[in-house]
Amino acid sequence: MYGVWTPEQVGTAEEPVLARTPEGALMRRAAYGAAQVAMRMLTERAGGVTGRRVVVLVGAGNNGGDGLWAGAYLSRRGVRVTAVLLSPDRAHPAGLEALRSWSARIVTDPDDAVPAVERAHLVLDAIVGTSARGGLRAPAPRLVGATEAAGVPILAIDTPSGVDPRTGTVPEATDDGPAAVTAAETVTFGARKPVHVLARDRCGPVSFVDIGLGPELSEPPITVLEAADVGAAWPVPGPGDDKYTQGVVGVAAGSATYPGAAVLASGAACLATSGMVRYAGSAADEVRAAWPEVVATDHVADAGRVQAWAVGPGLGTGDDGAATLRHVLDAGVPVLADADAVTLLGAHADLRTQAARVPTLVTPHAGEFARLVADLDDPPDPAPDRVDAARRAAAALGVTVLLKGNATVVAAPDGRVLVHPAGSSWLATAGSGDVLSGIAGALLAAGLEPFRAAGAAAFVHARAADLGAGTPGTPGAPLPASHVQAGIPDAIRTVRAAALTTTGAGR
Ligand SMILES: NC(=O)C1=CN([C@@H]2O[C@H](COP(=O)(O)OP(=O)(O)OC[C@H]3O[C@@H](n4cnc5c(N)ncnc54)[C@H](O)[C@@H]3O)[C@@H](O)[C@H]2O)[C@@H](O)CC1
Ligand SMILES: Nc1ncnc2c1ncn2[C@@H]1O[C@H](COP(=O)(O)OP(=O)(O)O)[C@@H](O)[C@H]1O
Ligand SMILES: [K+]
Repeated sequence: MYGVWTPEQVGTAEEPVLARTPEGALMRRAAYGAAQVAMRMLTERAGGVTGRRVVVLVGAGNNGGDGLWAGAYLSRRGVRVTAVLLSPDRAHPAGLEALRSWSARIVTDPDDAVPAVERAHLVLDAIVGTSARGGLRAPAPRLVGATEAAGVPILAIDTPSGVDPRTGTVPEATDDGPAAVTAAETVTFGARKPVHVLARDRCGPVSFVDIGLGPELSEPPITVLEAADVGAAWPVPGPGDDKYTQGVVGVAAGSATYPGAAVLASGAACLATSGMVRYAGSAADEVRAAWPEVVATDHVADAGRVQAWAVGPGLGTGDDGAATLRHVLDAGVPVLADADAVTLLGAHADLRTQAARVPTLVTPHAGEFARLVADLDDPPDPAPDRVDAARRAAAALGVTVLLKGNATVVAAPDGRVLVHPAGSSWLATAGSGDVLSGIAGALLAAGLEPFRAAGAAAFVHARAADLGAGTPGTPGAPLPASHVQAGIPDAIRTVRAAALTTTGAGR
């Protein structure tokens, strides 16, 4: 598990460290770490370091200072560095002096900068860091556009410039060029910031450089689970267990129109935990045919006892669906509400009141989220800030909210937030949400609290897609939701293996 801190919190943590270290020491530590990453990238991508060409795009603040110092360290190692000063009057004085002492080339005219970035082996984005507001400003869009058009990789210093460091929001491109950097890699300092987990596609792999802020950092507002955390939490049977003691999950899903949702959710539940899966609904025949181990009935009232319900996929939003949801919310056990159950909660205040009385996990995609919160005063909007929107919805509704997307955001009613940044986008396929429902429902039945169940389910779901799409490190190929489902056992094996081989300490 690791934490993510806001730029304001990082700034607060920096103050005492800045006060007790020599002037500029923190920046030099950061820049030295950035130069190490740059040299590794040059070695991997350009076959070496000495004589390779690096352009540093230098903005007005300390982020630009990091870039100038990194350029100085690279010059010292024989790299041919060109610094492009985007705000020549405000370039960090000490960084500029350091770079000048190595006779690096310094450019201020964008017309001279374009050919330089086009010929570079690597471009360092030191345009703006944690103080960024809004998209890139001229002339940066032109230079970033020329870099991308030439296929030159960009290493983002601290954050990919133009992307909101707090929310990961990316402004629209303009006629001048991209409004934000898309980095091949990012190197960050002191603490990871929200952008690193909310806009993974803009950051690329993120390297972390420790500059000694650790003891000064407060409780992180966002945490990210790692494989070992998920593996350690995954329920497995012990010698004293039988099929009932591990928690029986009930799946209430599917309809005449959507029997597949029931099959995907029930099968995922079978694969996620040991024990027993019950199914109740009109797709009982289809579920039995695909998963003979499921105990299936036509109605929730006949389903028998369960320790949690997963309700909603393919259920329908009419009276029958509402009656099913009402029944499972009345059972007094934890409930996972997905898909049509989310829409029903948005439409019926009495169901929302019921949901708040039991441990409930609601798993909307963006459209369902809008319906879920439509009746609230001042409905939260994920468009500017997905973490804030999920947190506010969870608090207002008294349920745990898992907001789907490339970065899955999980918010508990008490304010805790987890983010799971997906390693790929293969999950953007019909029915994959039904698979997530089955996994999360099974974990609730096994006794995980909704917040943990949601985080662990999102992790294994995304891992199952990545493994099913192909060998890690190779390009991969699309996979349907039934193959995501089939990848659940391998995904669980990898997280359990990670738990056995790491203590998880210090992360
Ligand atoms: N305080 C320190 O000693 C340390 C700071 N560090 C670096 O300092 C950075 C933060 O530095 P600053 O607070 O000086 O601010 P930045 O360097 O992030 O931004 C500087 C200025 O750029 C302008 N700006 C804002 N949005 C912009 C946009 N979209 N396009 C172009 N310009 C824009 C603003 O005038 C802003 O004040 C971190 O991201 C990190 O890279 C690191 O060196 C670690 C140590
Ligand atoms: N671009 C993406 N990258 C990674 N994961 C994604 C992406 N788009 C969707 N997902 C994930 O795929 C699943 C889709 O769920 P959902 O929208 O409910 O689909 P369905 O209703 O077809 O089952 C969610 O877990 C979501 O987080
Ligand atoms: K940057």
